[in-house]
Amino acid sequence: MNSTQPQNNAVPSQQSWEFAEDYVAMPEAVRLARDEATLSGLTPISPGVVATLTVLAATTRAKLVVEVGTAMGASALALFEGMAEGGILTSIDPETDSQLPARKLLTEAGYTSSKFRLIAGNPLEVLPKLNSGAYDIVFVNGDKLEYVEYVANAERLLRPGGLLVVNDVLWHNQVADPENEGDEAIIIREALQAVNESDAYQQTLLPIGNGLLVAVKN
Ligand SMILES: C[S@@+](CC[C@H](N)C(=O)[O-])C[C@H]1O[C@@H](n2cnc3c(N)ncnc32)[C@H](O)[C@@H]1O
Repeated sequence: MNSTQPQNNAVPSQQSWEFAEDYVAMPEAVRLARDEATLSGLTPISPGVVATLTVLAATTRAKLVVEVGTAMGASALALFEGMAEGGILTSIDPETDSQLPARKLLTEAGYTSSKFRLIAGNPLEVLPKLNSGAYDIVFVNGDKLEYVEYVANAERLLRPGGLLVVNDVLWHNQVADPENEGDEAIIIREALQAVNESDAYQQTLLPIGNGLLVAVKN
């Protein structure tokens, strides 16, 4: 026998992490939206987050989804891949410049305008106007400095059994580093703490992409 005994506490190597990120083939429409976002200087969701959003939407048979941070529509398309027939996605972003290409890419991918609402506005003004207890998923991927407020809004919007999904919660390794006092790291820690201390959720923090918090509302 020349096999080495795996250690239970071994952390994934960079190679394993990249293998997991790229494990699921990405739909062509999502690839296009990611490429467009990158060309425009925006950071789209990672391939691993694409696959995870699709699985989460399918698991909850999501019909009503709200997201903060449209960019070119990569996450919207990933969510649609898993959402139930007839599902409707509301996506909020203050930047109209990216919502126009996002609309085009969603339409080209076969989603008619009746299936999505792209709201060009400040999420902190739009979120309070959405219906309470109506949403299967709230996906947060907007301005990191507003994460605490997005998370606070999400608890009201989600139905029991609905999912709060927050992207970038490890923010370039800054959040886990107690020495890091950057604004984003501090605010993201506050948002994580609010969910952690709330009785409203069961949660997990997945180390995919830049970190993905998934919390199911009780
Ligand atoms: C990381 S990108 C979103 C990526 C997108 N979900 C995707 O999959 O490609 C962040 C988005 O937040 C938007 N944003 C910028 N400032 C914002 C603000 N003050 N409030 C909310 N969103 C903002 C940007 O326009 C951008 O589209």
